[in-house]
Amino acid sequence: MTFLALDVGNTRLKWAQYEAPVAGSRLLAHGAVFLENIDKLADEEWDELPAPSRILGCIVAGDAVKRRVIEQMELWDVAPRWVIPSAQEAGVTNGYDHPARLGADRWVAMIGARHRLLARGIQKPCVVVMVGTAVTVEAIDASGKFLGGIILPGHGIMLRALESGTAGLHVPTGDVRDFPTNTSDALTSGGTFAIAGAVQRMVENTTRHCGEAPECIMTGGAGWKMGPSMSVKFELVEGLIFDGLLEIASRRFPVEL
Ligand SMILES: Nc1ncnc2c1ncn2[C@@H]1O[C@H](COP(=O)(O)OP(=O)(O)O)[C@@H](O)[C@H]1O
Ligand SMILES: CC(C)(COP(=O)(O)O)[C@@H](O)C(=O)NCCC(=O)O
Ligand SMILES: [K+]
Repeated sequence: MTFLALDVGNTRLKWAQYEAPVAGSRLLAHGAVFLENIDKLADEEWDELPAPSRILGCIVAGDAVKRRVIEQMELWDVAPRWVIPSAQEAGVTNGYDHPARLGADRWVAMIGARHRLLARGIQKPCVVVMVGTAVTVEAIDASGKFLGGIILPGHGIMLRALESGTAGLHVPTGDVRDFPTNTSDALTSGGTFAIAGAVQRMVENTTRHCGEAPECIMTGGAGWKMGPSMSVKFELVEGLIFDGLLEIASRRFPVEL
């Protein structure tokens, strides 16, 4: 009863195959491809994969990408299911004005983060940071209610926006410096501090609202880039979305062992 979990973002498709759709299940294989390479999955990475008996994914890329992903899965005789954020799932309550309009990746990451803490006996507020194409920073209170979150551009979008909106900012990537003294370092540090500062602000908002400092969990393809520049204590969890998908799958797919 293997389980394939998918996370399709605006830059890359990430996948992971588990022994079963059960939280804590053994990871059998995993991979990531840029969206332009999706069409090769069935012939390459997925070619040798044992056919999954269940597939659950979250997708925030557009319909054209979704169709291309579904096409690659025709290799197996199983209909993929996709997470649609609802008012409540797996112990997390959705505070969004229109719950289904919340990005599915944000919802799944929050469910993953909540259960990660609960598994350690921690029932505290939590700030969930995802550093992908865009950056999202969510606040969850100690009861598991999603209070709200922010969306800001990721590193790449920030740089491209500055490049295209100005004449003098076409420079190579620089380093993060406290006091940048050249254009490359100024841009790289600016983007990094924008993200670090946004997280710090959300931690402050959450502390004030909840009367208790939150745990902070960070994930996403570019999460590692932020590590050295963060001003709040955080934990980097690479597979947070997959943890969330496993939690949801455990509740949706009764296991026939
Ligand atoms: N192998 C890589 N090569 C280049 N950039 C990468 C790589 N892995 C992650 N990144 C960075 O992470 C971002 C994509 O992260 P990811 O979590 O896959 O985003 P999304 O979920 O939006 O598709 C890119 O914008 C890039 O900055
Ligand atoms: C904010 C996002 C663009 C993040 O996408 P990503 O960086 O993971 O590719 C995505 O979660 C999304 O399209 N959300 C829908 C709008 C919302 O969450 O309010
Ligand atoms: K993502």
